[in-house]
Order: sequence, then C-alpha cells, then structure tokens
Amino acid sequence: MNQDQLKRAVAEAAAAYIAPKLESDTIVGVGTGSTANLFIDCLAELKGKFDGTVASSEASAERLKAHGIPVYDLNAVDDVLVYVDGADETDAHLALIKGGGAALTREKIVAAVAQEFVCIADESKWVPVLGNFPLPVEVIPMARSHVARELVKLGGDPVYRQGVVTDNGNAILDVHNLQIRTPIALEEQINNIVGVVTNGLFAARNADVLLLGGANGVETIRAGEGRK
Ligand SMILES: O=C(CO)[C@H](O)[C@H](O)COP(=O)(O)O
Repeated sequence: MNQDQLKRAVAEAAAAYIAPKLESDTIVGVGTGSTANLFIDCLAELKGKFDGTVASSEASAERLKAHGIPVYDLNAVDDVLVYVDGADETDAHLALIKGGGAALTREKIVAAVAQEFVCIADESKWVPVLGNFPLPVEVIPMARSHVARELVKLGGDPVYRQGVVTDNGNAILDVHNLQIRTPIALEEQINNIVGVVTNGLFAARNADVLLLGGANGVETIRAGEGRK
C-alpha cells in the first residue's frame, strides 16, 4: 500500500473504532490535515448516529459542513467524547509532533477537552526520537524575532513559515535540528517563552490510542502499552 492508501486505512479504522461509542448526543472532535480529511469522509457515513462535531480548523469545519455534518463552537458543547487527528511524528509513548498544517493551537485545545485522543498515522510518522520533523511553534506576530532568538538558545534552528497565517491570526516558526529526548519538559519550556501561543509537542497531553497503518495492516497501540 502507498502512503495515501495507508492514510485511508487508518481513517477507516478510526471510524470503526469510534462507531460503537457514538450516541445521539455525542460530539466528535475532528483534526486537520490529509489524514483527518479522509476521516471526515468516513465520518460522513456515520451521520445521524451522533450529534455533531467540533473542528480544529476552519478548513476541517468547511469539509464537515460540506458533508452536512453539524459543526459546533467548542464553547457551546459540554463534552467531547473523542478527538481524532493525524500527526507529523509519534514516538513509542504516543507523544506527538503536530502542526504541519498550522492548526496546532486549536488541535491542542480540542485534544485537551476530549475524553479520548485517537491519533491516526501511517508508518512513516513512527520515530524513535521526536524532532526530525521541524517543530512548529505558533507565535504572536510582533514576538516572532524574540521567540526565534529564545529558540536558538534552546539549541534549535527556527525558520519563519513565510506566507502562513494561522486561523488565530498568528505566525509559525518551524524549529529544525531538535533531538527531543524529554518532550514534556521541552513542551513546557517553549510554552513559557513570552510571545509563544503554543508549540506542536503533544506530550503533556499525548494520544491515548494510535491507529498506525503499515505493511501488515492497522495496528492499535495504546499509550503505556507499547507496540506488541
Ligand atoms: O498537525 C496537523 C495539522 O496541523 C496534522 O495532523 C499533521 O500535519 C499531519 O498531517 P497529514 O495527515 O496531512 O500528514
């Protein structure tokens, strides 16, 4: 299977994973990116079996609405049963790098609210140590140079993502050349830099379940259990 087929397989697996949990009042959190888009298409098949969704980006909200799936403001819902989203990298603890699609802040908010975070990824995203994928950091535009200098002090090489404005009106710095051996500590350290909105490490709130698509099909990996 090529990468697109693997993405489709994990999207279908996610729909099958959540289907038995859905009730008429269920709100599903929906992520952003090409894998999440395929999940949205699968979710359309389950329309009517749940109440609606909250989306982690304007792009995902548009795709959901195009399928006729209700999209709620997060402030209007009490509970998100499950959040399904892709990732740019995952380690064996299901700590993630996300934000390749610049939606990291809203993704982190919906993941924080959700009872369960199901990550969907193809095998290329599985890494021994996070950091080969440049770590996205969302910054308030006027703080961009300050934050970049602080990121250099942490050993990274920040690169301004030209021409990208997040859904929140902010800029993205992609931090290259980090070997992230203590993701929870680094996530906190970067978030403490004045001017940072958030960074793409999902380590303090990692995924609970990873549906990983590879040559042998889709593996279900639970946080704390490792790969069988
Ligand atoms: O974090 C994200 C968007 O901000 C995506 O989940 C991540 O970039 C993976 O994208 P794709 O499924 O297209 O490989």
